[in-house]
Amino acid sequence: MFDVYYDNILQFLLDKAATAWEDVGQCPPIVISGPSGVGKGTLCQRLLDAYPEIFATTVSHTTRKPRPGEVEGSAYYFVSRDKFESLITEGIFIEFAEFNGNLYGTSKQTVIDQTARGSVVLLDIEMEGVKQLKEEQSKADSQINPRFVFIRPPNFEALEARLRRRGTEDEGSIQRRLAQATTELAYAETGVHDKIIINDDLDKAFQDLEDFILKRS
Ligand SMILES: Nc1ncnc2c1ncn2[C@@H]1O[C@H](COP(=O)(O)OP(=O)(O)OP(=O)(O)O)[C@@H](O)[C@H]1O
Repeated sequence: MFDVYYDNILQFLLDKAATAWEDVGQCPPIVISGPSGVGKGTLCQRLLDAYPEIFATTVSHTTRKPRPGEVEGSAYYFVSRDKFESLITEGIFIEFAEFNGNLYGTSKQTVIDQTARGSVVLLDIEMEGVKQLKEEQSKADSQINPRFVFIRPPNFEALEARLRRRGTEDEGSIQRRLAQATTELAYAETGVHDKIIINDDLDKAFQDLEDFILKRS
């Protein structure tokens, strides 16, 4: 359907404003990764709030039971554990993980669908997910061609302080996340990301992210 794949989102938006988006093409998904507590969720939410017509997140699959008001295909795709496990075997997920006894995963198809709808997809994912996406991207017939942004803390102490201040983790969870952070930071050193942004001052980090995505600089 689309012949054009945009590298420059500002140009994409200008063309989109000038014509029907169906004629314009697609923009690459933006993968935001980095250690737990570095501020990925905060930065993604800022992008979504600042540009609600441009960015979108994906709909995950889960084995968790729906809560009242949660709509199938909007909050999540709700599936049984058996179904989820067979979907893993089929290789449909970019990434999946288990939390509190429930499985959660992001399918390739949800990224493709949101992108085809004209959204710039934001994916907030862990290192393992980045590795899987890199592998997917390298396939000759891949339909997903993301840009990879790594968010780095100014130092380890700041990361630990943020995890503690957030108040969502017990001590064991904080220690596991910090240990994993060392591996995440070493992976970023290998140069696999398109952009590394230091999240020290949040406003500055957000501006760096905007500039990279919109290619203003
Ligand atoms: N530049 C910053 N300076 C100080 N605090 C920050 C900064 N950026 C984010 N925070 C705070 O740090 C905490 C962790 O941020 P956030 O939850 O966005 O991290 P995350 O990378 O999405 O973590 P996880 O992977 O665990 O979901 C939050 O309480 C957030 O408000």
